[in-house]
Amino acid sequence: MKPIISFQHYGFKYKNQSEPTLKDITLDVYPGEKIWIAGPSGSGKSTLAHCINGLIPFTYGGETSGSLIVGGEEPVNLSIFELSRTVGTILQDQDSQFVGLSVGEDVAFVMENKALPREQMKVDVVTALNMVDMLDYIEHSPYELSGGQKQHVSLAGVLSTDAEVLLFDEPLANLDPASGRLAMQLIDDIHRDRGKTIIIIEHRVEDVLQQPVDRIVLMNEGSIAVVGTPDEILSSGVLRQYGLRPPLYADALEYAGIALDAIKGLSIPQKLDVAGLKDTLNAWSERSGVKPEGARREPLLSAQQLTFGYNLEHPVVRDASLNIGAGEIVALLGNNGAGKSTLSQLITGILKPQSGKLTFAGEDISSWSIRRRGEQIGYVMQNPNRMITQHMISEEVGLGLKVRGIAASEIQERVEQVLKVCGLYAFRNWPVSALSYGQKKRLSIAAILVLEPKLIILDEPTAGQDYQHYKEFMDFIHTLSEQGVGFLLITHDMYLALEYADRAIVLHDGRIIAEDTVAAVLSNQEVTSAARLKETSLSLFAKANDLTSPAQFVQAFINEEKKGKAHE
Ligand SMILES: Nc1ncnc2c1ncn2[C@@H]1O[C@H](COP(=O)(O)OP(=O)(O)OP(=O)(O)O)[C@@H](O)[C@H]1O
Ligand SMILES: Nc1ncnc2c1ncn2[C@@H]1O[C@H](COP(=O)(O)OP(=O)(O)OP(=O)(O)O)[C@@H](O)[C@H]1O
Repeated sequence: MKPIISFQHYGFKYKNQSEPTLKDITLDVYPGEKIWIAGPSGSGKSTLAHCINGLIPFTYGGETSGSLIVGGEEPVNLSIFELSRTVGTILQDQDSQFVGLSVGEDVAFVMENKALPREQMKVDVVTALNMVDMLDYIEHSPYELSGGQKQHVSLAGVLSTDAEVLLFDEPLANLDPASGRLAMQLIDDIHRDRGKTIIIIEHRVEDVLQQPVDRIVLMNEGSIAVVGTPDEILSSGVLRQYGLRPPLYADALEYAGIALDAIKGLSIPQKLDVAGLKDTLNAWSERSGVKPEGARREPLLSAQQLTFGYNLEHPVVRDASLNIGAGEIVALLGNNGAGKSTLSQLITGILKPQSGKLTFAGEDISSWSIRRRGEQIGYVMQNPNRMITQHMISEEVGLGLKVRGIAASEIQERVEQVLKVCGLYAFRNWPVSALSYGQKKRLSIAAILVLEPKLIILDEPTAGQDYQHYKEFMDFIHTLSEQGVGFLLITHDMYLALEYADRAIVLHDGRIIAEDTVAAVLSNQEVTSAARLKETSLSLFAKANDLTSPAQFVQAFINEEKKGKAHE
């Protein structure tokens, strides 16, 4: 069989870079294969994707070496339009992908590549939106959608193209866990039913492995480091080395003193057979799974019965009351469109509640300006491209300090320190445009951290981050919390919540439907299904293997992780 994509000793250097970003890439992808590309942030995954879909060289110029064939042709000999007949893409930054005035038009636009008759197109748009549960939004403007809803619409667009190759750059980043599962399922259905070739770039190991993958390609520093099947890669233990987090149940097995290379079929927690090891696992969870006591905290932010609607008939935040204490990390969980970003904007003052009250350290802040609130409450939005305004990296981080009249020497010192913490120091003299998405995300966080607010709202802080940066960053957040900074973490990553949050607040349809420890919230079936959350692989594994107490097994894992943090 002839490969549909063939890289031979391929290299690429962006025109404004001195070193090549891709080096000596040799990879054949065959029709009907499902490939998962992973690797550290900045390793060149999106660049590789851009070479396949033609954004390189059409949008991003530079020099290539070696050869690349896509669908039997060299991309440079085609127009980007011709190439889009072979390769359909979902980009990392969806905001840049919308062209139509309404959701329906947008999906239709993708289909126009197929030049379908109008009537047929209408039917197809409806079918595609229905598949991703977004039909109700067909007339809405893409700019009125929540982050996850935009992601659903992009998926609908790509799923309905005729392209033979579908390329997904972080398709799960903004999706709630249930939608993430649905997305992986849809991708898999299309892969099997229509024989499409699928290429997925993702950091979320467990989420990708919910469906079978043929090969994993691990990239590092612009080259291909390892290629293998999921089982091969998981049992070889190389994931961490390439910026990926191993599945939690695999870590739990190691904590319990079990060697992974002896275990077969590691990629599916429900099928993994550990019959002979049950006693070891039970003993470990009993020993390590003691539930810790909650600490008492000084109240920082208090919201009482906030209500807000973009239009008056339909409030999207209803009667929401919550407290965040100094030094507390609170996870705000909930389905796409539940109202999480809207609630954050009420807290930061970008939006004004129709009713309700907000106090900060006991003081009513309703009359505070956005600027004054910003000194106490930092807000990092989901999409970094919406936050970044400056051309150079250190200017971006220093801007807030400059506006506040801080002396240049102090600005430089604080900026450098924050850049170090955020793993961006090496790039301090770079233009923002040369950063990868994950790097930009860290930049937008750095620009807030430098202002030293007392409460920080982080919307999907780790989306698009590789594991090493995720861990470094979250450990840093943890340290700040020990110094008294409060955090509201909006996340669809249940593991992030589980490991780092003291407490979870669950929002559904604008209302707070649960407030408890994360482990407790995630084991409450009613809450998880309403808010489209997900049982962790730890409890799936514990149940499938009939361990004595799945809850204790989960707690044992959390305790071990926290112990690990305390040692570092
Ligand atoms: N438009 C650009 N101009 C110049 N250099 C770029 C550009 N985009 C990316 N780069 C360079 O290529 C490197 C790899 O970026 P790329 O987006 O391919 O990484 P990635 O592996 O997809 O990272 P992430 O997981 O953070 O999205 C960056 O560190 C940067 O040096
Ligand atoms: N500017 C706007 N105009 C009108 N409606 C909006 C606007 N922004 C958001 N909405 C609607 O308000 C609801 C809540 O959106 P919000 O962005 O707060 O959700 P979210 O919980 O943050 O979702 P996600 O997890 O997908 O980011 C959604 O139904 C959305 O369509």
